[in-house]
Amino acid sequence: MPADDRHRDERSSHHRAGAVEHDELVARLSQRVVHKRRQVADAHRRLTRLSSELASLEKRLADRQKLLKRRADAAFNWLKPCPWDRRLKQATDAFGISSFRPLQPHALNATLMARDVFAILPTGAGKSLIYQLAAVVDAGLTLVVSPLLSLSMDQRAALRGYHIRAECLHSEITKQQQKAIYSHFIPSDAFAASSKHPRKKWSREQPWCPDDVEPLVLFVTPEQVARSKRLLSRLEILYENGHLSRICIDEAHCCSSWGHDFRHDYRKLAILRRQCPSTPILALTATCDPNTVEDVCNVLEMKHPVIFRGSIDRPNLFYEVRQKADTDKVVIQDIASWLKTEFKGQCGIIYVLSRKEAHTYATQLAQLGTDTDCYHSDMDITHRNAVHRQWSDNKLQVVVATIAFGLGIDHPHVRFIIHATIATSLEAYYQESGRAGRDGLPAKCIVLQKPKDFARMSAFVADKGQSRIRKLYAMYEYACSRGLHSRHLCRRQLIAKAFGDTAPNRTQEQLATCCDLCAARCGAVESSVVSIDVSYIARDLLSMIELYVEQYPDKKTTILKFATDWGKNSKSKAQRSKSDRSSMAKLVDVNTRVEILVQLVLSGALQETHRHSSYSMQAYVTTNDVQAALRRRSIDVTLWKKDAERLLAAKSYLKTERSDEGMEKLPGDDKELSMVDMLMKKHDDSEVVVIDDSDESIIDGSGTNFLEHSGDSGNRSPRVDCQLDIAPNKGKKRKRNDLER
Ligand SMILES: Nc1ncnc2c1ncn2[C@@H]1O[C@H](COP(=O)(O)OP(=O)(O)OP(=O)(O)O)[C@@H](O)[C@H]1O
Repeated sequence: MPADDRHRDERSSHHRAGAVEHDELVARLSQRVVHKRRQVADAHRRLTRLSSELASLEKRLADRQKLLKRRADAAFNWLKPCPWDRRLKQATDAFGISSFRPLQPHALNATLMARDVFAILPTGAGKSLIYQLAAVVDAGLTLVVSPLLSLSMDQRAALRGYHIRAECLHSEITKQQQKAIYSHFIPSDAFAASSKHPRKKWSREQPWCPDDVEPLVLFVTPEQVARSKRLLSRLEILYENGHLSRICIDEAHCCSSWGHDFRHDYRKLAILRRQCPSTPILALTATCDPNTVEDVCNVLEMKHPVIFRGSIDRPNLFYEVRQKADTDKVVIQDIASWLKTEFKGQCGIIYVLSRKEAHTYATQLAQLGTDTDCYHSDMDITHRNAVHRQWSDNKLQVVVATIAFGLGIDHPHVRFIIHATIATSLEAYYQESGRAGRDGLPAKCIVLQKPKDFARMSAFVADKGQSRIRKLYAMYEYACSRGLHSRHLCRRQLIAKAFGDTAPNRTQEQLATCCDLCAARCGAVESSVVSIDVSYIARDLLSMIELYVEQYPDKKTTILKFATDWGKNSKSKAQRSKSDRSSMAKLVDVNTRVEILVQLVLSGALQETHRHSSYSMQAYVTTNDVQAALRRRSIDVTLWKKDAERLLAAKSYLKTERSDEGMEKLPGDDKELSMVDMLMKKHDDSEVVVIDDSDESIIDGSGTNFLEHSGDSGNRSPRVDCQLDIAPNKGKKRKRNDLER
């Protein structure tokens, strides 16, 4: 072999050996990489698991610590002697307060101890007095964030009456006025620079501010806090120098989107806590359920707040629901006649849903000879203030208003509040009706209810989320007295339940002044509603809707359309004569049908869906748990007594008209349907359960919470096949044969 070839061979075998070695090395390295990757992935998985375990442990620890702190707060004696007692006594004397109302001194001492405090006290309980007295005891500046200018102005006037300097900083004052407020209340240097008083905690022997610093109260709107850098920087200077005594957040429920009065700028108030971390926060509201309380505390970044929850019960208020006429004209006539008789010479508020309604109602009521004016947010501020002032001075009997006339209305002698349309939630209703009877004397809170308002209200709140729909349903259950068969159904209890509270038990005599349902139960008045079994109509309506949804899954129909079209063009396949249903339809008015459908929505047999049409939100109805409803032995709904009587008369009429031979037995016919029996229908209340889940860490005076639920009887009864009575679009009429099964 030539030398060249040998060299080449040697080189190539050397090369091959090198390549094999290289390959082995690469393979080994790849293996190690795979191994390491696996190890990293494992470690990563472990780390993720451990992190989530750590997070859950941390949350449990925080929850536990929170609970322990709240328990300690609950056990703490808030009324023990405190260093500021003498000063407080001087202040109460100056204010002319002879005794405190429930939980006022507790909240007052807690905030003076520099604790964050959340006081949830009923409407008219005197929440403002807590910060007013605290402002006098602590001196320096008390900042009050209040949602309404009119409310702030009233409070300012009250404080000035006690010779306390108070101001409202808002966008409608002149530059000069603003300058004066800044230089006196929140100066950039002045007394701030001269102060050598660091903040002291609750064990302090002296007030935070030196004695020569006068108490000042500054009212601001949440919008101002969110937008004014100048305000924040000045507050920071005051804080640094120990002159910012307290931050009060009035109507604190506005912080939470779960509350009924959410305001975006309230969510930005945490900036105050971040800029002034050790200034105590005092949050005040009348309406907050336990979830909303937690949300508000988080939004405001309150540190281990002491929560004082008073019983929300207002014993002097009588809650009542009256039937609302079908047209506005008759509703207005009804109200006018009440104003001239039942409420003659008494001061009150009529709440309506829209600005247009406020105007119409007020004008027509005035034409009918009543002393009425309107109040809504479209009116200019001067006109609004004039109406408010006239009413407060008893120069005007009634204000017809939208909810713009609500927060902060503090007229002591309001004798009645009429809601011409149901409120959007029980919380909102409590707040609005709470304007009545603030002098402690009896007052009436009346809701006018008609079933057609339900869909309107549902479309109205749908934009604000599902939780608002649930709250509206609770309000409607209140208004339609659903669950009337329960011995415990009481409007006061339903309101208390919305706040996770219970209303105190009442003696037999007190029942007459509790609510219309309790008054009827104890025989003081005649009941205006009855709970009756409407299965023979409800099953028919449900089957019709079920069939409709099956045949037109993409079409949307409203409750009103189903109610109106029920019985039209009826042709029976299930041996039900056509005339049978149409006769029934003639005898059962549309309002009653709507009421039955609405209560089927509330019971879960049907459900609402909401869609935007070209102009507004629309509420449609579709099936949900129809089969469960069809299986029930009876389908009970609460109806106005007159409607129930008409319904039963219709049924008796049909029974006598029908020959028994060859006729299908209507479901529910096996029961005796004598009118008296139906109207006096007695139900046991075994489904009412009492669950004691009271949170002992919240300081309150009320007892246990209770939940009420009703169960399905589970009794099977056959589904009623029926003919589809309606077509989705009247314009494009489908062939009836297409619709028949
Ligand atoms: N301890 C008290 N003794 C006598 N009057 C009081 C006492 N506390 C408060 N008041 C008066 O009760 C009225 C209602 O008080 P306030 O406006 O503070 O109620 P509120 O709890 O803020 O109600 P709302 O939540 O409805 O605004 C006021 O006129 C106030 O002066």
